[in-house]
Amino acid sequence: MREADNIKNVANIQYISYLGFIFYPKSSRYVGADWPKETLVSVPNAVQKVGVFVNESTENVISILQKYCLNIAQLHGEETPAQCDQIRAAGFGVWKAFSLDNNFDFEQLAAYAPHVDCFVFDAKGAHYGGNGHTFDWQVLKKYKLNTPFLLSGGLNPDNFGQAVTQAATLPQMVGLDLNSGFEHSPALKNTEALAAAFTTFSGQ
Ligand SMILES: O=C(O)c1ccccc1N[C@@H]1O[C@H](COP(=O)(O)O)[C@@H](O)[C@H]1O
Repeated sequence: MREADNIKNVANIQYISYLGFIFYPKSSRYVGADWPKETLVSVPNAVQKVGVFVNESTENVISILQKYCLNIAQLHGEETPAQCDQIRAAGFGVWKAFSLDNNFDFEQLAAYAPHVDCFVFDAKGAHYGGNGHTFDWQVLKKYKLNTPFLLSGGLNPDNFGQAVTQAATLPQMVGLDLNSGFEHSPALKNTEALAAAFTTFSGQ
């Protein structure tokens, strides 16, 4: 998200725990170089703010997190466990995203597990994120670590219920990462679609 009113409206939807802001200049959701930090004043303290980065220097990640008073860095590139540690040492949470397909090597996650708070399991695609398509969630049965993860990649109003059902079978799955499938246009969330999906969720 990018616009103050849209951010405020989404933040006030029940069940929203985190809001994400893209600090990757090549993304159509990029907040921009001179994004005013006042844009975030209406976000309640109960809702944590996540900065999304792709292969940004550790120094820049920390500086942006500090500038916008964000809580967590979501890293979508080839960031190392050492970088994750450095960001955590600066006082921030770290979510490391991985792009999954049926051939994903779950062994590689062990090196990251001690250095992150959560994994984000996204679908492999042409871009680092925001591809708008899913992966075969059955592959998640191969995940054996205790580190929690968010299910990501192509979630939309049509598959939201099925994604919620997945959580019941995967104890480490702690949330859903909703992005392009719940937008009017890049960076502008569809608050009605979000609210409707959560109404369904609360009924289960
Ligand atoms: O959304 C983007 O443009 C983006 C660009 C670069 C890295 C991450 C990005 N978004 C993240 O991608 C996943 C999946 O998004 P989608 O549901 O497939 O659209 C999600 O974690 C977004 O935060």
